[in-house]
Amino acid sequence: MGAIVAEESKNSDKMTGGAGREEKILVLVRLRPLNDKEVSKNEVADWECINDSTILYRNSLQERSGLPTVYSFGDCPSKQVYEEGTKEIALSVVSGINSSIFAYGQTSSGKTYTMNAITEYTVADIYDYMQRHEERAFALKFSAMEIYNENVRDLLSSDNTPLRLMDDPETIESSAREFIGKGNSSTLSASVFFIDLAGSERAAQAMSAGTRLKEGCHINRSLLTLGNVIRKLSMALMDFFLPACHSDTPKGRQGHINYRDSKLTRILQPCLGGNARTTIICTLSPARSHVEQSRNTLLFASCAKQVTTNAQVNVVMSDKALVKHLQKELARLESELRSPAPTSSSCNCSVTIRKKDLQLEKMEKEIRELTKQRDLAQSRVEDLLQIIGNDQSSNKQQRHKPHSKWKVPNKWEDEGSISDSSVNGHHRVDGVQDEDGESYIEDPSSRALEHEDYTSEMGDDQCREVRCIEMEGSEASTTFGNGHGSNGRSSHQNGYLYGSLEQRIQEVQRSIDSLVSPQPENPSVWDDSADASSSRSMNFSKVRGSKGSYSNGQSYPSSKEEYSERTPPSDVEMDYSGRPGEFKRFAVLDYGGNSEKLSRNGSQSSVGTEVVDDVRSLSGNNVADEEITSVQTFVAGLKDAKLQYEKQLGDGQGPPELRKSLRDVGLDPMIDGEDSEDTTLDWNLQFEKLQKAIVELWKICNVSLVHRTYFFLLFKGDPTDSIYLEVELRRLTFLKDTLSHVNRSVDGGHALKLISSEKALRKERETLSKLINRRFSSEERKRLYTKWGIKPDSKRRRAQLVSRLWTETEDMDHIVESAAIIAKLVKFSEQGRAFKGMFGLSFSPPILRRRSYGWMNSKTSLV
Ligand SMILES: Nc1ncnc2c1ncn2[C@@H]1O[C@H](COP(=O)(O)OP(=O)(O)OP(=O)(O)O)[C@@H](O)[C@H]1O
Repeated sequence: MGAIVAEESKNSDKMTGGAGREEKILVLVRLRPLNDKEVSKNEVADWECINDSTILYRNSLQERSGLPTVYSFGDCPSKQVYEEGTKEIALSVVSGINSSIFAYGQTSSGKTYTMNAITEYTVADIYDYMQRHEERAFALKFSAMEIYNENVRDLLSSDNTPLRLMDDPETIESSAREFIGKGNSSTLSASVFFIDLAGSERAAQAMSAGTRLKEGCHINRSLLTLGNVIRKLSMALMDFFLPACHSDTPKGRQGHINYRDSKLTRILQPCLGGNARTTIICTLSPARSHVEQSRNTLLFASCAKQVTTNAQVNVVMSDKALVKHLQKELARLESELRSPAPTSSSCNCSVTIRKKDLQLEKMEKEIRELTKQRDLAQSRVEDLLQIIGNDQSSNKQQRHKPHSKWKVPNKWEDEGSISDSSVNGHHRVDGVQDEDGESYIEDPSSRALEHEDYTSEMGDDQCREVRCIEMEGSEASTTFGNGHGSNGRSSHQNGYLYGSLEQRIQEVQRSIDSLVSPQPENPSVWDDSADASSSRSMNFSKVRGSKGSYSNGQSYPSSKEEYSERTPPSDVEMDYSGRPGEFKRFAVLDYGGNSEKLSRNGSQSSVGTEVVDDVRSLSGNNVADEEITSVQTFVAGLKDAKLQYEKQLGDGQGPPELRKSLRDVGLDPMIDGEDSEDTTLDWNLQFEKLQKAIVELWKICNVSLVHRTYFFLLFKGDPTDSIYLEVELRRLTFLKDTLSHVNRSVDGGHALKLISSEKALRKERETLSKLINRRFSSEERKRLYTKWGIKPDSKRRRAQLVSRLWTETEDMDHIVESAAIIAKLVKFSEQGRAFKGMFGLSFSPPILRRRSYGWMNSKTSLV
C-alpha cells in the first residue's frame, strides 16, 4: 500500500512573490502496509485506501460507531508523495517563501521513512534550481531536524549539533547581506523546514516511570502544545485525539495562541499560522492494534487542514533598491487610488476600504448639505406659517364682527397672505356664513394671487380659471349685501357709472386742453378761473350730498353670463393700472372671449384693451401711443376695483385696513347718508388729506405717472369720489405694506420689487418723453422748458422735463401742472371721445333703457 496524497484543501496556486497570499495547510495522510512484525503477530489491516482520496476503516466497531469510518485523502509512493504533494510547497523557498514539511503520526507509522525521501527530493531539486539560476541571489536555509524529548537535532549537520533556534533568522539574513555586499541590490531570503516529530502515541503510552516518564512528559508537552495550537488555529475540537490534552481554552473559539509553550511550536510557528507554506504528512499504520492512534492522527489531519497560513516573499534589499522599490510601490498605489481597478481578491482590501471611505465622505457631505437645506426650508415654512397665522387671526377677528362699522371684505382681508392651495394650483371657494347669516367667500386663490412669489408660477389660463371660480362663488353665495339690494346686479349702475365718468372725462379734458396749452398771460394751468370745468372748486360746488349709493343696496348679476359680460374679472388688484410693474404678469382679462387682444405685454394696464385699440387707431397707432394706458383702460380698472370693494362693503362698513389707512392720513372713516353742510365741509377737508396721502403713496410705490394723472384729473373732490379714493388709498397702502413685508420675509425682495417698479416707471417716462415733440408745438415746448427750469437747447431736455413730473409731492401746483402735461401727452380728450364710443358698443345699455330703469332718479349724482 502506498502513500496518500492530494488532500481536498490543496491549494495549487503558485506563489509568485509580492503580497502574501493565504492558503490552507496541505495535509497528506500516508498509510503504510503491514510490516513484518505486524504480520508475524497476525495483525489485521483495518484500513484500506478505496480510492485516491479516501481511506476506509473496515472493522467498524459498534462501540466506536460515533467516529467516522471513512476519511478522504489520497494514495501514492514516496516519489509521488513528493512530486504531487510536497514539491511545489518545498520549492517555494527558491521564490523567497518560507516552507515547511513535517510528519505527524504514531511511532513506526513511517514518519522517518517519508521525511527522508521528501527531504532528499527537495534538496536535490533546490540545488538543481539554484544551479540553473546562478545569476540570481539566494539566501536559503535548510533545516532538517528531529524534535524529540524537547531536543532539536539538526539532521543536515554533520556533527548533529542541535540548532540554536533564535539565531536562525539572523543567520539567514546575514547570509542575504553577504550577497548584497557582493554587488547584488536584492536577494531572496527564505528557509525550508523538514521536521520529523516524535510518535504521537508516546504522549499517552509513556506514562510509566523514571526516564520514560520524563520523556513522556516532554513528548506530551510538545504534542500537547502542538494540538492546542492546531486546535486554536483551526478552531476545531482536538482534545479527544490527544487523550492527555486538557486545554482550558474554550472550544470552538480561537484564543491566544501560545507558540512558546514548547520548542516544537516555536519552531513550527511560521509553519502553522504565519509566513510559510506548510505541508503536514500524517502517517498511519493499518494494524488493528493501532487503530486508536490512527484515528487520532486522522482527526489531527482533519483539523490541521483547516489551518490557514499567509506566506510572503521575503526579499532583502539594499537601501538604494529599497528606496526604488518603495517609490515604485507608492506610484502603483497612487495609480490605484486614481483609477481603482475592480478588486478580485482580498489582497485589495486596502483599496476597497479607501473607496468606502471616499463614499462615506461624500455621503456625509451630502447629509450636511441636505440638513442645511432642510433647516432652511423649515425656517421658510415657519415664516410663512407665521404670516398665514397672523393673517388668519386677523381675518377671524374681522369675520366675527359682522356689525363693525366697516364690513370686512373677504377679497381684501387676506391680501398678502399665502394660501397653501394656491401653491398647488388648487383654488377652493367655500361659502361661509357668519353669525347673522351673511355669506362670505372663503377663496384662498384670491389671497394667493396677491403674492407674486407664489402666483408667478401660474399661467394666464390659471388666472382665468380662478376668476371663473370666483364668479361661481359669487353666484353660490347668493348675496353679499345686507338684504337691501336685489339679487342681481343692475346693468344701469354700470351705465350710470360709465356715463358719469365719461362726462367727467370730457369736462376734465376741456380744462386740460386749456391748461397744457397755456396762454402766455395765463400760465397758471390750474387756476380756478381758467375753466370752470377744470376747477376743483367747481367740482366741489356741484356736491349735493351724495348718499353714497355704492355702499348700500348693492345688487349683483342674476346670472353668471350677465356677471361675466358686464363685470370685469374680480382680480382687480392684479389688473390695476396703478400697480407696480411686477404685478403686470396677471394683467389678463377676458371680455367675452377676446383674451388675446387683452393680453398686451408691457402695458401698465391691461384692462379694457379694446378701448386702447380704439384709441390707438385714433392716435395714429404709433409705438409710443401703444405704450400708454388709455383712460378707458384706467377707468375700467377703477370700475372693477370699485365693484369689488362695494361687494365687500355690503352693509356700509369697510375693512379695518382702510380705517387704519384713513386714520394714518388723519381721517376717520366716512359715514354715508349724512346730507348736511357739515358733512360736506368735512368731506372737503378729508378729500384734501386723502389726495395728499395718495399722491405721496404714488411716489413711494412708483405708480405709473399716467395712472396718477388720470386719477388726479378724474377725482377732484366730489363726495361720490370717496369710494374711488378709498379704493385707491387701500390699494396703495397694501402695495406699500407688501413691499415692506417682502422686505422682512425675503432677503433682497424689497430691493428687487422696488427696482422692478422703478424700471417700469423709468420706461414710462421714456415713452412719455417721446411724445413731447408730437403733442406740443415748438413754442409750447420752449415755454414748458423754461417754466420747468430747463434750458430749451440743453441735451435730453425732453427727458429732463418728464423726469421732473410728479416729483414734488408736497407742492400741489407742481402736481397739477404735472398732471396737465401728461394728460396732454396721452391725448386725454381724444380718449374721452373713444371712451364714449366704447360705451355705446360694448358695455353700457342704451340711454333710453337706462332711463327706463330710473337710475337717473337715484339720489346719487355725479354731475
Ligand atoms: N510507506 C512505507 N512503505 C513500506 N515500509 C514503510 C513505509 N513507511 C514506513 N515503513 C517501514 O516502517 C518502519 C517504521 O518506519 P519509521 O521508522 O519511518 O517510523 P517512524 O514513524 O519514524 O517511527 P518513530 O516515530 O519511532 O521514529 C520502517 O521499517 C519503515 O521501513
